[in-house]
Amino acid sequence: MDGCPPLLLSHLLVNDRPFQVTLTKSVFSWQPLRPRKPSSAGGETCSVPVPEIIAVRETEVDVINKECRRWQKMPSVFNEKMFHAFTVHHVKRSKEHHWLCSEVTFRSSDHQLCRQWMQALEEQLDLQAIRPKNLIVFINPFGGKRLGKQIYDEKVAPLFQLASITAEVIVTEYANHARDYLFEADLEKYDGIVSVGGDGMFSEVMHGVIGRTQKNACINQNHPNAELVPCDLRVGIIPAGSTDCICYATVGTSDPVTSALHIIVGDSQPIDVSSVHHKNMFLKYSVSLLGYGFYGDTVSDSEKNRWMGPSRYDFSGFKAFLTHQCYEGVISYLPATETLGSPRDQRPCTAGCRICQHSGEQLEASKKEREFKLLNSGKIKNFSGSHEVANRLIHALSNLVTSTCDG
Ligand SMILES: Nc1ncnc2c1ncn2[C@@H]1O[C@H](COP(=O)(O)OP(=O)(O)OP(=O)(O)O)[C@@H](O)[C@H]1O
Repeated sequence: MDGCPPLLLSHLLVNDRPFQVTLTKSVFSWQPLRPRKPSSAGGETCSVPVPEIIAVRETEVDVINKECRRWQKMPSVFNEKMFHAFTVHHVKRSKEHHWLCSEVTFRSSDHQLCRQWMQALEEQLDLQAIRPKNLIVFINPFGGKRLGKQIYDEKVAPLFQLASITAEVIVTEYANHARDYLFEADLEKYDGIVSVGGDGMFSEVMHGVIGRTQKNACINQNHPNAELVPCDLRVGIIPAGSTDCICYATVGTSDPVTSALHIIVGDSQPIDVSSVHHKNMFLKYSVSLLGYGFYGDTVSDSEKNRWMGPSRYDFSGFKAFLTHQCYEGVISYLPATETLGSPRDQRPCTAGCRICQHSGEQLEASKKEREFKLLNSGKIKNFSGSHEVANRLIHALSNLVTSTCDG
């Protein structure tokens, strides 16, 4: 138990066994009234943090079948003819950062009790203010193994539907379609943007959303020292590309279902964005890496061999390796003065850097600031904050992912 007083506590059936089911503000749990073995009581208790409940639905019970097959086995307290049921869909954490959508059905002969439970759970879900309700989804049909549309339709759309998320889907027709769309569209009605594709597709969406925000704020992106305006919209990534490095770095795995569930529960992971300028001309924003030399040659050559799919990187990398070319360069960088970083894995780096030393305080402060903004705005923007650090222009080549801690 989490120490909070129960909002609701009842005896309900799960798979024809009586369970004590409890809902508090933070945890939903169920434990058998009569454990199979007395020693297994704790092991049979299941609990789900309320923020990880995806949906609750009324469920039809096949009374006749149940009556024929199970009547004898039912405890006397549940010996009623009519049963009512509801199903709770929730996140189930699996190995290696994978998330699955699991479900459990609760039954009772008391219809009113079932309704009370559904209402209490729905009320708690309504309080999850950071969850998105309206999304715009861009699918690159040519990313990776060209499965973007299929991945979205089969693995992601059903979960969004279950979580009552409305999604406007755009299958891109040409490169930079998503970026151009984001420059013109009315983005006010969306709580977030979803990119279905790889790192290139994410980059396209990121350029669209950052560029649009600067355009609205009349910020000149060509100026290397311009202070960028943070974007309100967050970007979700459904991995359907060749490398999916940003998805991997932010979610911990490249699995469409895991990503969809993170989007549904309103998770966020801020990432640093660097911009690259050449002679007072803005060139690109970069999140994971920017290639020069061997990697630059590999990536630019691999673009010519896109028809090969993901193996184009191996082919072009091997070609670049065989050229034995030497590359020269000077990297200069400005250390950040503010330590706005938030490693969330609870594992401080061994270098003893400022970010790791102060990450707990910063996380707390930025969480409070965000909650304050949400409350004050009067409307909840579910995907805000992903680019809160985009206003730091770093005038150099760098490889910056927030979860690293070199600042
Ligand atoms: N309809 C389209 N036709 C052609 N190109 C597109 C289309 N939609 C998007 N693109 C471009 O395709 C490029 C590559 O897409 P994406 O990143 O999804 O796949 P990938 O290159 O296979 O994966 P990764 O970037 O992870 O290696 C992006 O730069 C994007 O701008």
